[in-house]
Amino acid sequence: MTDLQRSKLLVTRTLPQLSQARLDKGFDGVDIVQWKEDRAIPRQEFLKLAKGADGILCLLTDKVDAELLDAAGPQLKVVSTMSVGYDHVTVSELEARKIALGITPGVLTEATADTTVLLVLSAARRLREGVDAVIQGKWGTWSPTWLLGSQLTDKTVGIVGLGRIGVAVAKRLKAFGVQKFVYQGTRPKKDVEKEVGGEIEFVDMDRLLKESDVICVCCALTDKTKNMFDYAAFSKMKDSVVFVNTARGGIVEQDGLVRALREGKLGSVGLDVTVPEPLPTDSELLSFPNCIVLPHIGSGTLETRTAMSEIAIENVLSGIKGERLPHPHDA
Ligand SMILES: O=CC(=O)O
Repeated sequence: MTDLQRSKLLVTRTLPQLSQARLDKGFDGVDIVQWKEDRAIPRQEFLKLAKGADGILCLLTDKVDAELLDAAGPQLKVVSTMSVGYDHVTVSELEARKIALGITPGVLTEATADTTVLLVLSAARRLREGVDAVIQGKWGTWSPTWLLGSQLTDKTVGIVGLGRIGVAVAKRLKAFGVQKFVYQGTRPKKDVEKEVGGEIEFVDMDRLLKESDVICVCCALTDKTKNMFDYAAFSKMKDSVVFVNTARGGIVEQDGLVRALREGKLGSVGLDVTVPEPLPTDSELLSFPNCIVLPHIGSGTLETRTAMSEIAIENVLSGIKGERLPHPHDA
């Protein structure tokens, strides 16, 4: 192969071991340029290294917009993000330039649903307060009234976004004795309802907010869902509600959440995603004992992250060759 036929692939981070080993071995006809530091590629570096790339394998930390695509140049064929969410990518700009966009659907459903359940139970059972009490020597004698949480038995759970992850969350929570699921989304999904089984109903947002004992946010961040949970929404919820977001921080209007927590309007909150990420340690959100924040580790298992990086590699290699991506964003 002559140099003229070689392709350039930019990878914006070190990948999980198995996938990194594949990159290190290399691919025929592909020159790999990789940002290997264990922090997000700085913007200026991203713009510089993207120049001349035929394919970019990036993460949800890397903004892909018109400026980046301009910096890359007209030869760019594919952007493959190692994530199922792609709100960091300006899709219209890619479409206008006929650049394919690959994502990693399916493989992170189970891990993310597990994390959602983890946060539901942790928030409902006041895990943070319990652990803090033990560490701080505030664990007194056993008490019938101390640190009482709530349980899922006979409760109503609201799922916002009954996609793959929403369904997986509902199936898991059903095993804890949930009586009824209500859900919100772009449309009722009768076929998907069957998958969850039991009592499940598509309701309007007002009803979901008012009737749910637990609310799980499992939808994508879009123009429609941005800031969907604001102070007004939190004010409609039960004051015992367990509110969990493992989707994207931008779906919650965070000042409204802080105000609702400050005013004691919410039972407990579990977040895997915030704005910004990382959340500054002086954020007021971290001052509420009934609010648990995880550092965006919804899909954070070795199995899942490996499966994600493998798909991201397959997507980007297919795109570089001009083939249809195995997992395009609009499948
Ligand atoms: O948040 C994780 C993802 O979108 O993959």
